[in-house]
Amino acid sequence: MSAIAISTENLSRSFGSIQALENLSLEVPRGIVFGFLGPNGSGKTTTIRLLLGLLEPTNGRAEVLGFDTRSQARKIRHRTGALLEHPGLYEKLSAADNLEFYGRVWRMPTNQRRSRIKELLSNLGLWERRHESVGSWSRGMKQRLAVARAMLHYPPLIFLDEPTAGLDPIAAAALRDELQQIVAREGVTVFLTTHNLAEAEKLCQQIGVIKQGKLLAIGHPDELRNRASTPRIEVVGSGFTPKLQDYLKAEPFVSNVTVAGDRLTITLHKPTSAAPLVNLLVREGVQIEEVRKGSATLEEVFLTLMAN
Ligand SMILES: Nc1ncnc2c1ncn2[C@@H]1O[C@H](COP(=O)(O)OP(=O)(O)OP(=O)(O)O)[C@@H](O)[C@H]1O
Repeated sequence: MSAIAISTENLSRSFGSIQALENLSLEVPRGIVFGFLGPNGSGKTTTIRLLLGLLEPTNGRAEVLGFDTRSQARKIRHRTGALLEHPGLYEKLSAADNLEFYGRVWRMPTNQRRSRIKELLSNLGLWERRHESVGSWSRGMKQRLAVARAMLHYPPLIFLDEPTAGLDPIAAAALRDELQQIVAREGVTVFLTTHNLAEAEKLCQQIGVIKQGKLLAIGHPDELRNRASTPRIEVVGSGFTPKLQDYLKAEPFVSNVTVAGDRLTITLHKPTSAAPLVNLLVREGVQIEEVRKGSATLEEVFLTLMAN
């Protein structure tokens, strides 16, 4: 079994004059949560549809679990689960009956089907409410059930297209927690699209950033932060006078200095030990509560990539 779940080579798709995806080349290793991060209309859903063989590429190729998306789409769809724009649930049926139905579609043996339904509904906090019809449920509960549906037949790879879109922050955070646990427990590979940075940061071991159909950057969230950002030192305390700020700005290794409330941020040209700076601040009469070395947030990285 290959260690690569998804590989694409110059995968491209246009719709008339719109280039929805342009020369996407990437490899997603098995067992990770890969986040495809980009603003509205950047080509995320198009990529999932290409990977599932629901759309033909206009150029390039892709393999999913070792199968070619053009010629072996049925094999891919059998071995993967997907949560796309619509949750694919029958509103009049109960949660248990929805999964029962899909379990039969997947031709799961009765015992396996029953135990899997119980396992997933319990892990997603829905077991107690399994007899309620889904039509009366909140969007958050429906999304959790849709995740169960996508994972029902033990697929080694699942696609989640903006799983928390439209949920309130509490329901979104709960779904993220549950996804994180269930994915870790089952060791499943996940290809997740989102425009939510917190989501990408929490769930993903690798992130690809896409804009207007082009992949701009790829890597672990820490790697992206370090690659795209200048190092900085943050100091919490008091006594950050304008004179001190001017003094710091004159240092050759300092590129910028900002103060917000009790927080002084010193942006550096290159990584530097914090000790000489701390000595300098103490000499200048700063009361220091806390010193932190840091890099940009993923949000700053994202905004920088989007601005270029
Ligand atoms: N079937 C289609 N026909 C014509 N244009 C399409 C079609 N599907 C997608 N597009 C266009 O391709 C581009 C990429 O769309 P896509 O849905 O992949 O973006 P997305 O990143 O998933 O966006 P969102 O976050 O809003 O879901 C957009 O400009 C969209 O209008």
